[in-house]
Amino acid sequence: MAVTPMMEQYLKIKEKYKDAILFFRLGDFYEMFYEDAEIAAKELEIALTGRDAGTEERAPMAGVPYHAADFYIDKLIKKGYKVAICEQLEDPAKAKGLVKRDVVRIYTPGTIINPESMDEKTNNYLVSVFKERDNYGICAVDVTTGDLYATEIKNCKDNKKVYDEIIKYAPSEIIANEDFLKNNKYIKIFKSNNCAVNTYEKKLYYEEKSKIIENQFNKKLEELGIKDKPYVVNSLSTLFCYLNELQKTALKHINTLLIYEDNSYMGLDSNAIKNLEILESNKNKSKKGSLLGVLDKTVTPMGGRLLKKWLEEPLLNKEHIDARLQAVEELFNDYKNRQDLKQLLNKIYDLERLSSKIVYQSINPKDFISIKLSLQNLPYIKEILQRFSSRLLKDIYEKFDTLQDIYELIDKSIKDDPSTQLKEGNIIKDGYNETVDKLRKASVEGKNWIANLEAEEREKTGIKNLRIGYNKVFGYYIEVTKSNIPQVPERYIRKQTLANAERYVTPELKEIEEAILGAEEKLIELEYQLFNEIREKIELQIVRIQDTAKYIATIDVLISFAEVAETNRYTKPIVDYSDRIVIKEGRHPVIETISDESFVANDIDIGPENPIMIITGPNMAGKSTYMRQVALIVLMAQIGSFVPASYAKIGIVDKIFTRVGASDDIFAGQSTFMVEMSEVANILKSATSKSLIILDEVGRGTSTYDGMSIAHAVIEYIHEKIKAKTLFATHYHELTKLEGKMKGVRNYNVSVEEKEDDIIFLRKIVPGGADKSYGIQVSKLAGLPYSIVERAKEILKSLENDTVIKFELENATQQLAFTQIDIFSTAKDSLIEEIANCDLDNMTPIQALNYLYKLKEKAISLRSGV
Ligand SMILES: Nc1ncnc2c1ncn2[C@@H]1O[C@H](COP(=O)(O)OP(=O)(O)OP(=O)(O)O)[C@@H](O)[C@H]1O
Repeated sequence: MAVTPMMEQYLKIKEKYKDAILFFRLGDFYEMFYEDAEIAAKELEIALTGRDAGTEERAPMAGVPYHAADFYIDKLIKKGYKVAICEQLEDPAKAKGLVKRDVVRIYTPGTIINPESMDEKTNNYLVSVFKERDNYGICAVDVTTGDLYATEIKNCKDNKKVYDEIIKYAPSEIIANEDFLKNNKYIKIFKSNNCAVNTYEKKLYYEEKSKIIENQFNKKLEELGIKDKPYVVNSLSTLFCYLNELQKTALKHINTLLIYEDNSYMGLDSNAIKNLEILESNKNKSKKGSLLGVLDKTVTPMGGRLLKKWLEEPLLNKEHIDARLQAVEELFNDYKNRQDLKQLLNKIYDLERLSSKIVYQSINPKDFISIKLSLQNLPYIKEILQRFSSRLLKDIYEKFDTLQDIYELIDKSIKDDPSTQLKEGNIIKDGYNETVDKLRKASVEGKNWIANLEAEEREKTGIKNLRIGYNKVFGYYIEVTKSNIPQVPERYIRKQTLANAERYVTPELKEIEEAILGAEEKLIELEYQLFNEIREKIELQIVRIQDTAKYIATIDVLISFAEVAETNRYTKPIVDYSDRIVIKEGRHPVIETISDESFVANDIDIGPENPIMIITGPNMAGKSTYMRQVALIVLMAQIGSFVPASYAKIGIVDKIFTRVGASDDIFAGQSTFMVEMSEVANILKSATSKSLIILDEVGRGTSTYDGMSIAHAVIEYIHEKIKAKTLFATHYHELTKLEGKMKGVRNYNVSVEEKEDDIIFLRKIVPGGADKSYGIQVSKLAGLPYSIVERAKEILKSLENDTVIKFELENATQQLAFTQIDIFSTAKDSLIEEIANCDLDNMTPIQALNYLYKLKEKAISLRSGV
């Protein structure tokens, strides 16, 4: 096959962008070379149009229509591919020879900027990591909103800490230096979370790197607060190099760098975020059933994204927390103004993403109308804000820029219902530009002339059904049906013969046509040019729009807190630095909204003299719920939300740690027990006396005595060395003996009532250890066959004097019951049958005990599908 000049051009460009799928613009189509097209077709499970496939010239290509391209590009990026967009750089009509083409932009998962394809309340972060020895610079940017954060972690031997810092952003793409990627077991987890991870390094001098950053912000490193942060400088300059390489344009909307330290916010690692179900429920991985789901009543996408950020970054400073709480209180008490504000916010579009579209030049005239409709509400918002007196709302009022100059510019220049396409005209309002008005008039008048001419020609020729039409090939023509041809005058020039008619032109018609089409062409060109001028004018004001968007987001979240507080009967917490947590009638914010039974509120009072609570009680009693609710109430207070309690005084907590249940076995080859122990080790290493630790059944993953000893030692260590506030739920009743031995340890249990053979969960936390674990009763509830329950009771009785065996037996029965719940649901018939047919009656207590253990093991292996 002959290689045409265009193919040659294609191959040259493709050579430069080998790792990307190249979308090569050819008129109204984007063409893909067959290898790319095959990948695309496979990934998207579609047959590409295969336009012109088979003709010699374009045989190896397949194309997608220009207007549908976004759809394909989005899908490919989300699958982790890079897509390079190659445009025609000159007008094909005016080009001499082959049209100049080049790649104008590259999309990757972290740089996707088509906001329509994204969840509006979710950010899309690209993270850049730089590692040198044990030091890390991490920065994260969302190019769709311009948000940029950076931090430095020094002398860190623990990859988990770096992982936690990055995963917080749920990035869609990570770029990092070789050093970071080498032997890093967490990369696998990032990848499994649909995140593209790639090496990207720039060998530049430090001065050059500094310059890149200074140029971007137009500020010195000192002013940016990163003069003494070399690792941030490294990761940030790499990030900008990467973005410039991809976007090939300055990213003017990335204006603010938010630097934070290890101790800027409450420490919440990935385990805590997951175990406390802060952003999504563990059951169905959705927002519903999570704290975010309960608190999110925001009405703007910007508010939704900010709320998420606040949840991940609870505050540590009393003054800042109080500022939010007071604002929420004021909004809570002022229903009328809150509702009015909310109604106005409801009309505001995603100003952050629209701003990015301005910078990326992907904004269309309709988007400007969205901006205008948003800005139109700002003066009213400001007016309502004036009525509030809390510090934060007052501060927002004072700084709130209503952007009326931008509103006016759009209002006078852009039509209210413009076309979405830039090259179709119908953008600029009448009266904005004299030439536009004139051209428009000429084009309208031209159409009148045509109508007049038609009437005139009918009259002159006497052909009643003569008509003037238009098509793209011949332009305007006069059409006469076959029967009237004899009446056609000589001056008509025949252009086309149809089955029933002939088409003609006249010099006069051609003259009018030129005037109309010339005006239309000029008009479209001028409207396009004016549109770009308006865009450029607004682009200069992007920082102001972004600032206003941030205030709107803040107001939205505060209103959301006030509304949820009202609906769910929350109270304003008191925060201080007392190190004490006192909660009266606290509730679990999520379970109270989804549970069928009415929620039983519980108290807590822990502080420096009594920091450790050992909580016992049967399975299903409510231990985990109680511990989580304490952590969630503390977290809610520190993000500035009211809390589900009748009273709460929260001594500000620096970090929350959780070790709950069997966590996901994230690394193949690590047992549940290994994961559990490494998590505990990490907690003991990082917690301070200001931390809150939630430990749920630590030690459960190994044999009873080992587990109990580990649990005992852990409590001892926290008590003596860390002195952190700790809630420790356990089935090891032996641990309750620690209360007398260690000053700061108190026993509590979740009370139950025994009624003959059954137990009733009272869900109330009361002082003292549980006297027994009611494993047998719970197993009955769970559906363990009657004969086993009865026999277990007998064995228990005969073992009454042997406390160790009694304890073991309880434990085994109980754990079996626990697994049983899942087994039934997964209908493992064989095991159920075995349980039903087992003959415990003829076993000695020890045999029975062993048998129960074996059953448990089998059940567990069935449950985990081993
Ligand atoms: N205070 C409460 N009021 C009402 N219902 C509650 C309360 N606490 C817990 N529950 C209900 O009981 C269920 C079990 O609670 P939870 O998981 O906390 O028990 P647990 O004691 O930790 O059990 P296990 O030891 O088996 O893990 C919860 O899912 C919830 O529906």
